[in-house]
Parts: sequence; structure tokens; C-alpha cells
Amino acid sequence: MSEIPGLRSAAGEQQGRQIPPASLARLTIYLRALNSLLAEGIERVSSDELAEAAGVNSPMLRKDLSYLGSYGTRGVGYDVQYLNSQISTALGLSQDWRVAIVGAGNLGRALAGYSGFQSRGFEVVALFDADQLIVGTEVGWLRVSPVQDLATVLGRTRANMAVLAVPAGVAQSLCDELVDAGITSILSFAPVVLQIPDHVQLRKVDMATELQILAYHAQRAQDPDLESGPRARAAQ
Ligand SMILES: NC(=O)c1ccc[n+]([C@@H]2O[C@H](COP(=O)([O-])OP(=O)(O)OC[C@H]3O[C@@H](n4cnc5c(N)ncnc54)[C@H](O)[C@@H]3O)[C@@H](O)[C@H]2O)c1
Repeated sequence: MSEIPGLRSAAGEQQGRQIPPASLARLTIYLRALNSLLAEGIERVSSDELAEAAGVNSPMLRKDLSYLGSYGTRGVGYDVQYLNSQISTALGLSQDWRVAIVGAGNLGRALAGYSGFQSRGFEVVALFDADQLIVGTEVGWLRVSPVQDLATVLGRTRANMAVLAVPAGVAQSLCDELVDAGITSILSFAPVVLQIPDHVQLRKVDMATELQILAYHAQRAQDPDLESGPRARAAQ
């Protein structure tokens, strides 16, 4: 499975520099903060203000933005509109992302009905299911298509990204069908390891894993003995 290794930075194009995954994740947070500033009509923002809005510290923000070749101007800060378009371009959001969701159960329907994707550059253009009782039903303005028509509907709707919200047992074969139909960006919620060719980007969302990591940290925070490990000792 290929993890997204980070994006090639605009400024570092010649050197082939990649934006590290952690910085990449924070860029999406800066983008959300910048969108809020734009909505409020704010044209300039200092690195301190933007860092605070994004919940990070200023040196980290400046380091992240340096991957885009964006250094702001001392005493003037960043041009909100310009920085917004720089980050959007680096994240590939200047192109239209047309998302197909496979699986119109609890998760698929909730995702299809979520209004927040559109404002962030992702339009849900198709929703599929195999269950005859679900096919033909509507979620917002979308009608659920039969999964047998996957390739045809993907072509007609010009979908270029797909979300798998199906049971684990059918995820691989549907993933293969998506790849055969030309989809190269897939987000999977199915709790299973998927095999994909090298040219396909696959991301997995696993809330259970996230909760387990959270539980690990919560347990350490509650137990002073665990907290007096190497990290705590190093700080002494
Ligand atoms: N990653 C996470 O954090 C997370 C959270 C919740 C659920 N999930 C996973 O997401 C998936 C969906 O969860 P859900 O709660 O929506 O389940 P669900 O049972 O409500 O929905 C699954 C849908 O997939 C459809 N389906 C089954 N076979 C299909 C096929 N061959 N082609 C097309 N559609 C098909 C079913 O008819 C059903 O409508 C599951 O694999 C679940 O384990 C992951």
C-alpha cells in the first residue's frame, strides 16, 4: 500500500524536495484558517496570528510554509489570498476533484450528505451500492447507482477520486474495479489491507486505530510511573 509520501513543493521543484507528511497535514489546517480569514474579509495575517488560529507555534508554521517558498514579509505578514492559493496549488486543490463513493450504507450516506466537502474543493458526483433496496434511493441530490454500472457512471460523471465505504470482504475487488476504470486516488474506510498498483495513491482511514493510539496516550497521562519514562527523565 502506498502511503502518500508528501508533496513536491513548488519552491523546491528543481531540488525535488518533498513536503514531509506532518507538514502536509498542517498545511490543510492553515488552509482552513485562511479560508475563515478570507470569509471575514481579512487581507493580511502575521505568522503569530495564523499560527494561533491553526493551533501551532510560529516557528513550526514558518518552517511548514518555507516548503512552499513562502516566507511572508517582516512586519507585514502574509497576504491571505496569495498564501491561500499557494497552499491550494501545492495540495493539488486548484484542480476539480470529483469524488465517487462506493457503498451507500451508514458511512457512505453520511459522507455523501456532508456539505463541507464542496467548500474544500471536493464534489461528490456518484454514489454506488449493490443492494437493490438501496439502489435508486436518493441522498441529497444524488441517486444511488447500481455498482454493476461502476465504470460507466465513473466515466459519465468524470469522477477522479473514490471513497470505499463497503464491508472488508468486498473492498479489494471493488478497489480493483476502480483502478481498472482509471481511478488513481482512493480513500478506504474498509478495515482491510488493499493491494494497489504503484501509480495509485491509497489512503486509509481507521478510526479504531486512532482511538487505540489515543487510549495509549490517555493511559500514559493517567499513570505517573509510565510518564517517568525516558521522555520525562530527559526533561529532568
Ligand atoms: N475507518 C473507520 O473509521 C470506519 C468507521 C466506520 C465504518 N468503517 C468501515 O466502513 C465500511 C462501511 O461501514 P458502514 O457502517 O457504512 O456499513 P454498512 O453496512 O452500513 O454499509 C455498507 C454498504 O456497502 C454495500 N455493499 C456491500 N457490498 C457491496 C458491493 N460489492 N458493491 C457496492 N456496495 C456494496 C452494502 O449494501 C451497504 O449499503 C465498513 O467496512 C466498516 O467497517 C470504517
